[in-house]
Amino acid sequence: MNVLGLEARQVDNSPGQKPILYLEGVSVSFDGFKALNNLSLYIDTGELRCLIGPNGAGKTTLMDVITGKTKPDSGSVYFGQTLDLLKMDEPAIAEAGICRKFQKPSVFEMLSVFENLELALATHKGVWATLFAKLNNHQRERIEQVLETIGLTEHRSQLAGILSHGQKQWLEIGMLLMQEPKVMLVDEPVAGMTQQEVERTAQLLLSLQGERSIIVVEHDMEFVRSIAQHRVTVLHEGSVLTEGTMEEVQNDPRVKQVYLGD
Ligand SMILES: Nc1ncnc2c1ncn2[C@@H]1O[C@H](COP(=O)(O)OP(=O)(O)OP(=O)(O)O)[C@@H](O)[C@H]1O
Repeated sequence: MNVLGLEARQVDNSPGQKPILYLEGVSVSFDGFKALNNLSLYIDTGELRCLIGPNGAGKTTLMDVITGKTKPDSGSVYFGQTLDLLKMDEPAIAEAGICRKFQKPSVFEMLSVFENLELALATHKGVWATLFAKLNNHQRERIEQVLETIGLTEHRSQLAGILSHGQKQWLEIGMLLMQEPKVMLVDEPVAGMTQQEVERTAQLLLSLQGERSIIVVEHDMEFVRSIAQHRVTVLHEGSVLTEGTMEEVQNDPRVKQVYLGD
């Protein structure tokens, strides 16, 4: 158990685990410049994968391809065994269960923590209709569960605007969880957090693996070390430079040369 009262889930890393995301030979060019260059990446079901690499390596572009914001010039991108993401637009990909958390927290500051989670339940009703609609038992329980997962049960009635930066980030992760995503893409979650918030965020993400597949893009190597129990992928110049455990990656001379230094 950790300070959030969560148990970090063990992931089945056994061979034969089916990938939930397949990217093969993906290239993206901007005015002739290859932001992604014949990139292949496979993410297993339930895996927590860290994606690291120097500025400009293509991490954001890769996330944009997975969520449908950017369509590649070539390559294939599959979700599960059958869903061809290149044939789907952004809303359809989100609907299928791939969600993204951007670096800056984006919560409704004038609403309470509970109301923010309530709104995240919203499908097509709109803000006010959702807030005035009566929650059913299942929805209420789901909000309670998520409040507990993100460690904000005691802050449920507080306005989101007065939460700390870390708490806002956890609330936003909670809002994504309300939609029960299968894959979560999380961009630099600990930028600007205190040390204690960084540790809590690590525990939160570790508690979600197994149930969800998560890709975390992060430059904070101490944080990456604390959550990388499986494979870390290093991107460089639009391709996968190497993949391995954190230890393997850190000791790889090519990684030292282009990213981590000596
Ligand atoms: N819309 C665009 N038009 C032109 N060039 C772009 C565009 N988006 C990205 N690039 C270029 O593609 C390369 C990869 O960018 P990307 O943002 O994916 O890198 P990154 O690994 O996320 O970097 P950082 O760690 O700084 O966020 C960079 O050289 C960037 O300048």
